[in-house]
Amino acid sequence: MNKHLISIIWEDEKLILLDQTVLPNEVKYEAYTTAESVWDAIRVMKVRGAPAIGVSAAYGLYLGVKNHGGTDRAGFLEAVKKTSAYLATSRPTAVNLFWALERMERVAEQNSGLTVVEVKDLLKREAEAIHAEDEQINRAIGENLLTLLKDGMGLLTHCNAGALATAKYGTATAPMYLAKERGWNFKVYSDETRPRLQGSTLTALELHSAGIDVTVITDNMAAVVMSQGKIDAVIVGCDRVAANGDTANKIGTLGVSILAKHYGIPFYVAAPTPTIDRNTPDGAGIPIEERDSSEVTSLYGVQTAPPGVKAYNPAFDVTPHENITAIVTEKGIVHAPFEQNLAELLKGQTI
Ligand SMILES: CSC[C@H]1O[C@H](OP(=O)(O)O)[C@H](O)[C@@H]1O
Repeated sequence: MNKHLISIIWEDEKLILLDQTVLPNEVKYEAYTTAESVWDAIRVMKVRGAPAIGVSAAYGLYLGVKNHGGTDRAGFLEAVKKTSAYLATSRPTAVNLFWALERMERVAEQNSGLTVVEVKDLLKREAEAIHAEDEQINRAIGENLLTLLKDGMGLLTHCNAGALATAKYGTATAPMYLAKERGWNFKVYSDETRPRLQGSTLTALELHSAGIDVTVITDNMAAVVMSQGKIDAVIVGCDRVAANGDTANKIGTLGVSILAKHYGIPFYVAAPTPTIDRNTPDGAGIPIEERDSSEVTSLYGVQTAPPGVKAYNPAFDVTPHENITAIVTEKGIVHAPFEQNLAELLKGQTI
């Protein structure tokens, strides 16, 4: 794990974020002290990745209410809910954003008998807990994924479900770091992942920095590397898993899943349980973010399509559960029938 590529740092009442829009060419950390600036960092993807978005939003909510004046409990709770609702508008697909905000709101609601000062402290501790738990969740996902992998494998991943998308380890990359620690010999093929190129700018950066054998491929090369027998398993992250196992992830994941199915290659989704949305029955209910068309028609400010031409830019797509071999969580490995087995896995879990 590369110590200098930590995505999120909480220090001296400041949220310090690694600006992921300038990687791999620049390592720049920025300090955030307001909900508005955290909202913007999420929106423009300075911080991105479902778990990292959730952790950042939790701190953003605390930062947004820590200076709330007065001792009126009802007024403070109103401010918490208002700030939460505001941060919830930053991006629509990653359910971790809403999960983290709801968890923070519950702390304020369930402790409304305490003083405003005491609830503010509880909110800070809850954000810190969400942050710390994410690390543990990811390591457990890595251990569970390792039981499905073998030394000497070729792995393909899409986008960045790495340490940079989380507090540490990543989800899809967690087994890669653990395998490296245990001396396994394996290769990773990282789809560059148009249009924002997270697979080359982020995944390749963090894996290469960790001494892992990673090869960047363009998205349209996934088929040929599979046809050449280079890939023994596909591991991707997720932004929202519906109750039936349909999974939203970075645009292009659906295509990779279809290719994997065609070539008989196992397709694993690394899924922290906070990314499983029991309130959404299937993939049709997952809101898919559409981003500005300029992300498709230009690259780093260079126009790559004729000016004025239209471009379609959904940031995610939905992989049907039929294309998924297993959904690997920190609580265990879930196989089909996903609806029944996910419900069993999460039985008794309140949030
Ligand atoms: C650990 S899951 C990260 C997940 O989020 C990414 O999307 P974005 O970079 O737009 O936040 C991608 O879908 C990853 O799989």
